Amino acid sequence: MDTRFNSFYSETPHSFVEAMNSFLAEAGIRMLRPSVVSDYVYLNQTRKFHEDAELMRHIAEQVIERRKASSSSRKDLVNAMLYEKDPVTDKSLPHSSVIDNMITFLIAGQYVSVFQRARLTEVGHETTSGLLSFIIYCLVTHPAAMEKGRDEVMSVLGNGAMTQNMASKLPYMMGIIRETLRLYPTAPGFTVQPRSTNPEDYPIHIGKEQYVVRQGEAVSVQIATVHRDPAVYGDDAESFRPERMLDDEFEKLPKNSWKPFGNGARACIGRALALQEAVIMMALLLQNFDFELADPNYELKIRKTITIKPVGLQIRVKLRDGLTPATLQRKLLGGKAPPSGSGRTSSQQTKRSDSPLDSVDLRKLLICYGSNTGTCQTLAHVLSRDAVAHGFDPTIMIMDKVQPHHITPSTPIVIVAASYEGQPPENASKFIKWLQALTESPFEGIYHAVYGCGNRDWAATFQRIPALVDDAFIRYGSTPIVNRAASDVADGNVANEFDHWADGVLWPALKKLYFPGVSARSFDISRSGIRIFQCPRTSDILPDGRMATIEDGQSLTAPGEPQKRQLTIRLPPTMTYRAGDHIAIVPANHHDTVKQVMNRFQLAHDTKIITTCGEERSVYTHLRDLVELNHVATEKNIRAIIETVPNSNKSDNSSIPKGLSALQILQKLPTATLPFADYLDMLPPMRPRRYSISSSPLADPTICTLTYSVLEHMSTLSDGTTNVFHGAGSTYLAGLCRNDRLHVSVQPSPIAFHLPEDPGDPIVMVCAGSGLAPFLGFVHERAQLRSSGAKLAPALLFIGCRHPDRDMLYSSQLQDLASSAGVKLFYAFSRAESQSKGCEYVQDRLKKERKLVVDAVGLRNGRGKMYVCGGLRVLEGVASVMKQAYVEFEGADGVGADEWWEAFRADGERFASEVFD
Ligand SMILES: Cc1cc2nc3c(=O)[nH]c(=O)nc-3n(C[C@H](O)[C@H](O)[C@H](O)COP(=O)(O)O)c2cc1C
Repeated sequence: MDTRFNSFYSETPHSFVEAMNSFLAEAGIRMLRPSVVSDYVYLNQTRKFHEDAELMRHIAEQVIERRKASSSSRKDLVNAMLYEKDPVTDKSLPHSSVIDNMITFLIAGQYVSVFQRARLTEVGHETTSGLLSFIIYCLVTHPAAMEKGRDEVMSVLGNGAMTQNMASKLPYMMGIIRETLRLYPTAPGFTVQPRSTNPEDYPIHIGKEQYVVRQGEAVSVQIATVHRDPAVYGDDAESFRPERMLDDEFEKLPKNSWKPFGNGARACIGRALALQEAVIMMALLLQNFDFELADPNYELKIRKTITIKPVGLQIRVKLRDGLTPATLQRKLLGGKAPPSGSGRTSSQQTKRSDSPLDSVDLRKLLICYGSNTGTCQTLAHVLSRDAVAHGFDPTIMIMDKVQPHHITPSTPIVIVAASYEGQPPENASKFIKWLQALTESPFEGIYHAVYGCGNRDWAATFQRIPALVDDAFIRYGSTPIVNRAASDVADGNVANEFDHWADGVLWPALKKLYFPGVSARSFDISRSGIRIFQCPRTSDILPDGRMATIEDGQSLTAPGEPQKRQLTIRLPPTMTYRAGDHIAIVPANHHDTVKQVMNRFQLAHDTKIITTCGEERSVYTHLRDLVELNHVATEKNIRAIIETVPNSNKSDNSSIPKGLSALQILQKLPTATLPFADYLDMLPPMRPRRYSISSSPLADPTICTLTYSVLEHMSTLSDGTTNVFHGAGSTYLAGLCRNDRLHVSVQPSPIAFHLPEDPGDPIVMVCAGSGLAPFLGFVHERAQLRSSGAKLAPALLFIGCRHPDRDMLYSSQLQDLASSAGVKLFYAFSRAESQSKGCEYVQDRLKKERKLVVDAVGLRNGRGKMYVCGGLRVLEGVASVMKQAYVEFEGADGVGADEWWEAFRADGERFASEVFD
């Protein structure tokens, strides 16, 4: 029509649109009043009604005049109305008809784009736009239908542009549209009147003689009611189910049961156009955008004038995987949207054929980790989650699963690994053996990077495994992408150090290597669209987990004390263990923590999410089972949260205490508006927890017990209120009752952390709190061995706790067991020192009894073995006592004692420790 109303670009609507809105509203109301009342009572409304009609007519006149003046020969509707002649009558349309039709088309054609404005946009405007609003409402509240629709769109369109014949290849999309029109017909009614002017034909009886229509009377048909007739649509007539509107089913519907476009000769002339418009629009929207309700608790309200539309419906819209406004624009214009100027050859490129990221060429990246307690695993997942945003398609693996054919020149490899007493983590031992046995150079042309996590307390073997991996890769031909990085976890800053390394060193180096000349923005991908972490299920988290049954759970401490508990588990058949081994379980976040998240983001209990794997899942289940809600927020996370606080100093995060989870920070910053999807991106996947077994299979091989501390403490919010922090693993175990099921797997502890092969070797065990667990298993085992006649060397067990009456685990029961096991017990009570020979901590008691200890263990030439289990301070205390004893009993100096201690510690035969904090 050569006329734009610019609804997209202006804040206030065009005067035509304003007139149309108020005209239609009044028209809807006038239908319900007798015309005399409108004309003689509602004078102001009537005057405005006519003024609005006049304004629309005037604008239509202007459009026509402009067209006539342009002498355009375009083949369009306006020219057809102006210049074409009826082939039968050879007459043109009278001017008044042209204007009337013009107004009709202008009204039908007006709709406000939902999607090109800001993130939050109120949707709704006249029939087609009203329909689009209802479709989107139906889809966001029925995610499975949305995904089905999207799958269909992606299979037909892929990432390409929409072409002419594609609309007919989207039957499910058509089903969605028909079903939406059934439930929410945007023109919700029409009126019919008998045509006969002969009074004898009246009254007419309709509806099985139920209703009488007299001459001059009209019948108003409420289409929404007709469309929800259970006699036609069944008991679920009120539900949104696009399947019932697929072509075959749709054809079978009784005549007149679906009439969203009106009736008879005057039915909507634009029906086909409207349906085609809706299919194309929805296909493009689903192809390129994700939608969610801005308010997950929104309840549909409908405003009814002459048409219906949703009221207050706000939709949050995000570009889908990998798209930026620029790439989307290029795509909509019919082109592909790759990063320009990458300079890569096609043979170097990899694409994800099944993903909308086709528009960005991704290069494969192998990320592998060796990890016992999850630190390196989490870091590897962080890398993997961020990879796509940097142009890489990540595969994540434990090191022992890596096969030689995975390491290829086309796939750079990043390794994140830990060391344990100088040895590899359990899931990396085969890989390390393979590396050590290499003789030729299989890594020619490979690019690799190594990130090591270690603890300087193991000074002699600090970073031994990461260093070994890096050396082997270089020796056998690989080129380091960057120098090996090494974090000392004792500094407590590993997550931030890793972020700095990844963002500041690794990704830039990879970019330089693989995408030289590509602007960083080419891969500036909204991370929330790539929720790789959403896929793992329990079976992925603990692949060898098997179903066990809880026999019993009980508290071991007095009320008010930090709780320690025992859990008795009946193992699945054929699952075996050794005293000293661990049990791994998959925890669940505490209900209160999940609730805190849902409250912070105002999510209702039954809110659903769709994972990138296409799985529909309750948000509650996702938060409880699959992500680490207590994960300590990194500096990067904190910055992202602060960014969303209005009027905040974006670069200042000094007011946020260290060590808080993203949830705790969000609770302290109530005005932060972090989107829920971005919050999810901050959470690493749930990882298994390991607990020391506190029983011996010699007592009963089908049963094992865990003795553990329940991690719970208070945290204070910005408004001064407090809430309780719940450790995921221990509070999950504490909630288990008899006959509950859980998946478990036995994780062997390092060889050194078992009883000596020779029962004649003396042992000394030192622990604090629930560090008693593995030693309890040893005491049980010794008791069994002894009762079956074995000769056992002496054993000393040093135990630190608070008070004999409050947290002395197993107290008299342990005394009895220890005496039948030939184990001497020594306690240190930090809150009742007088009852432990004045010793406050377990290392103090060790010092007091050092003569006995030295006799049992032997120093320079002994064959006794020492075990420590507890916090780092216990280990440090033991080291100090033993070095002093060495000086005292061996006549050495400090340096000699240090050297002896390092050698003693590194000797897998004489010393073993399990340290947790
Ligand atoms: C019993 C034990 C032995 C350890 N031995 C070493 C070691 O020899 N060298 C080292 O650098 N770090 C050592 N560490 C520190 C771990 O490598 C470090 O905590 C690492 O972050 C663990 O990673 P993970 O959680 O992924 O298993 C040891 C830690 C423990 C608990």
